[in-house]
Amino acid sequence: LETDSITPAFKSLPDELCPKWAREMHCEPLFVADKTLRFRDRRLSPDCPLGCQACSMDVGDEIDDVIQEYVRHCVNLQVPETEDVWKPGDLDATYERILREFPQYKPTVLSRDPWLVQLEDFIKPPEAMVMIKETQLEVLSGAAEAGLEKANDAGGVCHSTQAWCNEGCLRRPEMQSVIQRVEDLVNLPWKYAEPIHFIEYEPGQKYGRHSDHIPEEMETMHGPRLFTLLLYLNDIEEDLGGDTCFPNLDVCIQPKLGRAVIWPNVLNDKPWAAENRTWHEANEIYKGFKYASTFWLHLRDYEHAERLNCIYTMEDDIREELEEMEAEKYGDYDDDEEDEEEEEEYGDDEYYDDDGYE
Ligand SMILES: O=C(O)CCC(=O)C(=O)O
Ligand SMILES: [Fe+2]
Repeated sequence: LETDSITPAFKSLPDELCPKWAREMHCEPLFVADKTLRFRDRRLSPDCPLGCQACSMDVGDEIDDVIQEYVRHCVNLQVPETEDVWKPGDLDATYERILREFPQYKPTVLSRDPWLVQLEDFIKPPEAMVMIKETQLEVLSGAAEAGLEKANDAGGVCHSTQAWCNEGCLRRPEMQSVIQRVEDLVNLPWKYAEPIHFIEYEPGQKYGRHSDHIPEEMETMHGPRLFTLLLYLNDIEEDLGGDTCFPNLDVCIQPKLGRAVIWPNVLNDKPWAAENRTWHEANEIYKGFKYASTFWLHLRDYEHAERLNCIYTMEDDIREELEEMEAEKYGDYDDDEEDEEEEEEYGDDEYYDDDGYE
């Protein structure tokens, strides 16, 4: 497989959207679709060349072609990076290993089937401070996302502010130490990780009941999130709320600086299928702020998928926008000259009819 063979699909994005993306999204996002042909959005690094150059290439303007290309290149690939890192049984082995090899974190088994393990002193106060600061910086810079008002696909209503550890954040030595510790804990290299997620809850905020397993991700190159490692970055007194509860397991956990909880989002026998018993919610915090961070590692190489821009991404509204553009282009011919030019260049249907796609 040649990586280069991936890029043309993305070079065929309509140029018209480029300035808008660049303006609104800092030239970070890129069009990709999952197997179910839905577009999703995700923040890419600010200097992601593919993300920005993709639209400057004028190869074609058929959305379907872009999708077809994507499916061909991203979904049906068979390379080592797209192999499952967990085979059946590896989930249990991971948790057994955590209990066996990390007594320094004083692991407590809150549940064994499914696993729910609590660790203490997993991060140090200076590391937590850096993570809180990075969260606040993201909030101040406007890069953070205010809580969703509506329930997401997985059920939860998140009334909180969500941020991601950006490149500067990742370079902090404290973050590097934390990352190293996570790799050791779960015995997986960082390439399986999606960007580190930060959450800030202010008084009155909570996160409704939900699962961290996103069903659509099963079809993507990087696959679903194997587990969630939730880190609490500050102490919260018990009567002030903010605890994380697992209704099916009848367990709640109080935030405490350095405390971590790890639970599976997939099944031991089928490490791609949803573990529905670990649905959880974060109760409202009544006073002060709650800071937490979640680490999600995936079934297949996330960095590889990211490099090839085969990430499950793009909001449906961007897709809608594209469709509207298509409608404008082929529906009413306001911009006659441009359209005709393009028709001459690409509109020869016979070419496709006679020869198929290849
Ligand atoms: O803040 C919490 O306690 C839970 C956060 C959470 O469930 C998530 O980020 O998915
Ligand atoms: Fe969650």
